[in-house]
Amino acid sequence: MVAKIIDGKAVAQHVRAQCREETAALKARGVTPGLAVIIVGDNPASKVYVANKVKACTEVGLHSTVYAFAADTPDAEVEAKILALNADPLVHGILVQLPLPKHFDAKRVLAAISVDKDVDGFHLYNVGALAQGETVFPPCTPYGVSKMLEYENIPIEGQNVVVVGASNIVGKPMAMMLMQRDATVCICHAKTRDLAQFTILADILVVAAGVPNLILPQMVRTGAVVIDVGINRLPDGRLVGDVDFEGVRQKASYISPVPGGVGPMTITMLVHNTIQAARRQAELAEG
Ligand SMILES: Nc1nc2c(c(=O)[nH]1)N[C@@H](CN(C=O)c1ccc(C(=O)N[C@@H](CCC(=O)O)C(=O)O)cc1)CN2
Ligand SMILES: [Mg+2]
Repeated sequence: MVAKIIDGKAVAQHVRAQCREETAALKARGVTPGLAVIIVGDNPASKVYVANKVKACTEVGLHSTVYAFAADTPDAEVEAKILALNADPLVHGILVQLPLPKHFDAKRVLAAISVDKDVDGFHLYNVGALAQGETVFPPCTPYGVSKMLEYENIPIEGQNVVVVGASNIVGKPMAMMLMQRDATVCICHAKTRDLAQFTILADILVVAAGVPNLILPQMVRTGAVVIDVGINRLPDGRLVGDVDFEGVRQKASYISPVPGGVGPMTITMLVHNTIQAARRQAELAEG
């Protein structure tokens, strides 16, 4: 069996076309969805992601503004900017690019974002809402994964799902979203003892551990769906995921590549969430 490659760029284009239509409809009602992006410090990868977020907003017709702070900015200054953006009616979504420099209390900074504008879905309220199945803004990367599965008509109900990696940004919300869809979910870590005994049971394997070549063909059930969320820069400059792509491709039924898999979906779902935030806020204002 050779897997079908899930083309994240194609799925992203499909979702972005819907986003363009929704944005046009909102603009016709006098509302231009607006995103505010906060970036602190000089992390080169973060700068690229922020630039790509702005580009995606422009392409779809959203308004966006970036607020860049030096790495040694006091937490209180960043929080004060967030409070001002919370009160700005032209801003419907706010995000703080992660990771923040080490001295920041990231949880506290994220908690300053209004839950109605928390388009990354990282505020504790929205994390709790997700745990209760009442998600308003699903976190962008796992939301992107679920859109990719939907696009390929891959069933979730009753499936064995193994998520490798339990980060707040990907692994934990991914597990909660798929559990909500009646999958049987197991969460593992890169350090799980005999990881293969768990991964081999997966109908759907989602890997977000940040370890190149963590998942080898012998760890994957024939016909499994394999979603690679890892982003690792090798010493030779190549970007790879967590999965031995060429090897696992010979066994899986579907596989997502890196680059060009989940990554493009992350930014697309951010645009989608910002449009939903604008629509909700417009509906509230219209009464
Ligand atoms: N506030 C947030 N911070 C971070 C998030 C997030 O969702 N919100 N996720 C990641 C970074 N990220 C977006 O912010 C992100 C990562 C990767 C990609 C992407 O398109 N990857 C491409 C490859 C890009 C490259 O060449 O480096 C791909 O996989 O094809 C988009 C967004 C952590 N921080
Ligand atoms: Mg991501």
